[in-house]
Amino acid sequence: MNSQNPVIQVDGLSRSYRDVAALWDVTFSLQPNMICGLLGRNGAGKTTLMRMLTGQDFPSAGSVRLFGENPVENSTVLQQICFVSEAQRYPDGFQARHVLAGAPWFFADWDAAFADDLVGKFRLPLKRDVKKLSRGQQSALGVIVGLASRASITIFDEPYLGLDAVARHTFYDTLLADYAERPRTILLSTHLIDEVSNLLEHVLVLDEGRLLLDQSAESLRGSAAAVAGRAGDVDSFVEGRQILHRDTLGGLATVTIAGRLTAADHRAATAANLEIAPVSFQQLIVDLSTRSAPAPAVASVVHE
Ligand SMILES: Nc1ncnc2c1ncn2[C@@H]1O[C@H](COP(=O)(O)OP(=O)(O)OP(=O)(O)O)[C@@H](O)[C@H]1O
Repeated sequence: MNSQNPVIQVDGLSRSYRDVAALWDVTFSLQPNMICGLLGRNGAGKTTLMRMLTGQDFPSAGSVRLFGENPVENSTVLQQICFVSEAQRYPDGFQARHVLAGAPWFFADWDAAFADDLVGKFRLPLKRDVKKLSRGQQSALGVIVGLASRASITIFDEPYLGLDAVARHTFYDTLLADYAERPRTILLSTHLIDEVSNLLEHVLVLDEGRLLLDQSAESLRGSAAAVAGRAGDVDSFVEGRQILHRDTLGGLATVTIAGRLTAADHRAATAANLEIAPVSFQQLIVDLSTRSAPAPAVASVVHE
């Protein structure tokens, strides 16, 4: 991570809807030019956070700053942001080509040639009403707008809905290649964690409105290991370590432990006939999410 001013600064952010604490006391900052994953189970608060980052919703408490400013009704900030969301609606009769033709009005760095190239890659029919596009074609349209906007902060809220495997990988590959040439800040919410894990430089995990993890992807990789073997041997090996997850089958056990293993640990595991395997991003997030504390009572959320 570099030491520039953060492009996104969130402090003590809470958002409640009646009796639901959708976000609770969330604080983090993102430096410019990174691809960050926003992960978490259904209802964790990802969309709520993205809506507040893009000035579409208001905090119950705390603050959001983009480029040091409040994004709400702030055209200077908003023209540097692209938010790709499934909830995006277009007027009746609007065709995909109209969306792309209007995009330069919203995005100062819009690249029409890049958009045309992407239309070919995703086989997007341009002269069809957006409302008549298939689920995957609508997602492709969002992805094209997000990529070709080249916005300084580009936010994708589950951009893959309905996209087939080929189209998803086209998205990932294109994002990575374009980002390498034109670094910017990309925030990507997804449930397909392992699919995007190689893309991510930073990871934010929300669970029941709380920020569970704010960590570089590099430090997260290898921050846990799965130890498998005879249950008694496994239990001896993991004694005193932080256990994230435990599975047993007959006399065998697989235990996920937090922390990096040393060369001596590996030697000890081999001597005890234990197998050590890395833990996938997805498994790690699942283990962390299932261990987390319940959400706070909403009554304690402060209203402005
Ligand atoms: N307008 C609203 N009124 C009431 N509750 C809401 C509203 N918007 C969101 N919520 C609630 O806030 C919580 C967070 O919702 P949010 O859409 O942010 O989750 P999410 O992490 O994006 O979930 P998913 O992965 O399922 O899309 C959920 O419990 C949701 O039901």
